[in-house]
Amino acid sequence: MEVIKTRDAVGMVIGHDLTEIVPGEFKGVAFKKGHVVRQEDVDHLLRIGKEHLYVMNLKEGEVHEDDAATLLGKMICGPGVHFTPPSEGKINLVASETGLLKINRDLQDEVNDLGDICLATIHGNRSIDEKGLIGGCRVIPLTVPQQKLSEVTVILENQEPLIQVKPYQPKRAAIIVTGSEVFKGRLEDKFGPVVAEKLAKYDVELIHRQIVPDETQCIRQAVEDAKTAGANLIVVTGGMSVDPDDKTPGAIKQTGAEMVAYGTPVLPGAMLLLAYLDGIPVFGLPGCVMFAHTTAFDILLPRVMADETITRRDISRLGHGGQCLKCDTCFFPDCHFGKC
Ligand SMILES: Nc1nc2c(c(=O)[nH]1)N[C@H]1C(S)=C(S)[C@@H](COP(=O)(O)OP(=O)(O)OC[C@H]3O[C@@H](n4cnc5c(N)ncnc54)[C@H](O)[C@@H]3O)O[C@H]1N2
Ligand code: MOO
Repeated sequence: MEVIKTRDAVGMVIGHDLTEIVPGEFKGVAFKKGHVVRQEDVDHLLRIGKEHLYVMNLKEGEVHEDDAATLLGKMICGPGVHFTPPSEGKINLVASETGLLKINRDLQDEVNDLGDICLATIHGNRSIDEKGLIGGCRVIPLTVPQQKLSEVTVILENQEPLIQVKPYQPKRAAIIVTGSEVFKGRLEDKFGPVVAEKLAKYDVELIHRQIVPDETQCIRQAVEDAKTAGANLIVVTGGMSVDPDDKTPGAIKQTGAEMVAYGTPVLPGAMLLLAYLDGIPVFGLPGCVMFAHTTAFDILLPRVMADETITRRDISRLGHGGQCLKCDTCFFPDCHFGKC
């Protein structure tokens, strides 16, 4: 790029987008990169404070910011993610479909460690809607050496995509409500409907629904029946704490399910259980899921719906960001809760 006085730039090619801001009225591109300056543009350019301009004169091995952003977008975006055409040197990273947003934090850090590259995103491991903004990417200077982009290629080579959106999978679900007070009709079931409503946000067919008393054998049998009926997601509610009538964790264990966690470092949701019964995820949901707006269940459900296998470490990592602030208006997942 070469710096030239605006009055002398007529006929030359502007090297980058020029922004104009009129307070309260307009912020946008007044002159696009590549525009050939005309005599009648000179006053306008001076009015937006441009007495000098960068005009295009790229050296060998240098990449213009727009082209660099486009090349970075191609390298960063995995399945389910696309990027917008560069504007003022920046691309937006956007979800192409609804699903679970995955961002490889280590790779993102490595790319940002290179310097001269800005790759800013929201947090991963959350649900994102189609067309949702994931982040933005640009190079900091007007041009970067091609070498810088080659270094990104090396970092991302043979790796999982840096950013991807995993689609949710259709599921056949079972809801098993425990509680002798509900089974015996002393109390109307308020838990089942809460769970059904949360599942209804996904492509879920409810194939098995049952209310059982606080008896280990009954709960265990219900879980096994749900599996036999073809459920590939089983949710058991209530009976998760430490009272003598709380039988759910023991009953789920007795089915032979592999325990991932009974107890999570998340509030609310400390007493949630997650296990796999022959690969089928089984949740044990504590009472808080019935009355709190957002809990550990809302954090883990999108990952289960995208068929991720949750490990003990995945659960442990939820501790950092695991305290819900119970805001008057809940903006989850657009908050720190459940992000790491
Ligand atoms: N000593 C301790 N007590 C509790 C602890 C603890 O660590 N130590 N943890 C608390 C936390 S945290 C939670 S969460 C709850 C967990 O409760 P449970 O999952 O055991 O829930 P229940 O005892 O079954 O029921 C609690 C409450 O909700 C009513 N309920 C339950 N199911 C239904 C339903 N389907 N429809 C309507 N109402 C329902 C139930 O009657 C109880 O009133 O434990 C804390 N305690
Ligand atoms: O499992 Mo309980 O939140 O911590 O409400």
